[in-house]
Amino acid sequence: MSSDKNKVNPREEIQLQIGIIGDAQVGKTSLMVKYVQDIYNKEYTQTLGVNFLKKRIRLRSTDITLSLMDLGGQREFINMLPLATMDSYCILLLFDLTRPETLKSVREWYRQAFGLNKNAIPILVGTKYDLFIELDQDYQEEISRTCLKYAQIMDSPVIFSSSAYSINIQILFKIIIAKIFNLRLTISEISDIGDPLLIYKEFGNTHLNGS
Ligand SMILES: Nc1nc2c(ncn2[C@@H]2O[C@H](COP(=O)(O)OP(=O)(O)OP(=O)(O)O)[C@@H](O)[C@H]2O)c(=O)[nH]1
Repeated sequence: MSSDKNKVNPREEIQLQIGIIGDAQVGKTSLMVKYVQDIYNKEYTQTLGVNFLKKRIRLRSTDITLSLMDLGGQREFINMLPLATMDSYCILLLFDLTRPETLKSVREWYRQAFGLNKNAIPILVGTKYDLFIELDQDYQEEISRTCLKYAQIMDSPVIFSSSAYSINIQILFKIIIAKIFNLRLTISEISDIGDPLLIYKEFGNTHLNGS
């Protein structure tokens, strides 16, 4: 007879789905592949429908499997939006920092996605920060201010990232986990215009999954 000492404690296992949406070529697949496989590819391959990748992480005594669902940004795939969002705990709304029209589109992506799933935590992610910092200061200021406005309206953290240069990729997923499990993070925020914005403390705290 085995003693209690020898008993193996079953680890708790959790599956969490995260949806990644936004216009075509904003860098959704690149972000997902960079995070999961630490690979960045300069070549563009259009996502047809939905791509998905899994990543296992450990949080204290819990094994978490993140299922990342990346929806092709062409409008023809909009019928697959429920697959990418309905069971998601967090929905990443991506736009390309160098194409303001992709930020404008976030409003419509938000409306449609959160019409399907009100409980998810939204996170606004500006991509291609490496190209954005080459653009003029006035443009950077305008985009940053517009993002903060959207963040307030959507109650969403804002993060500027670059998959090409690994900027704010790991941190983004730390913030996602912290928001889902309502954990405190000590990572400093970045709010100066021209820097890769990282504003998460005051936003994304009131959604049901995060409570
Ligand atoms: N400079 C730069 N280019 C990037 C970055 N992230 C993605 N790209 C490029 O942008 C293009 C589009 O990237 P994807 O990740 O395929 O974009 P997507 O949003 O998945 O596109 P769809 O499949 O059309 O929805 C590719 O050529 C990428 O290499 C980045 O951080 N910096």
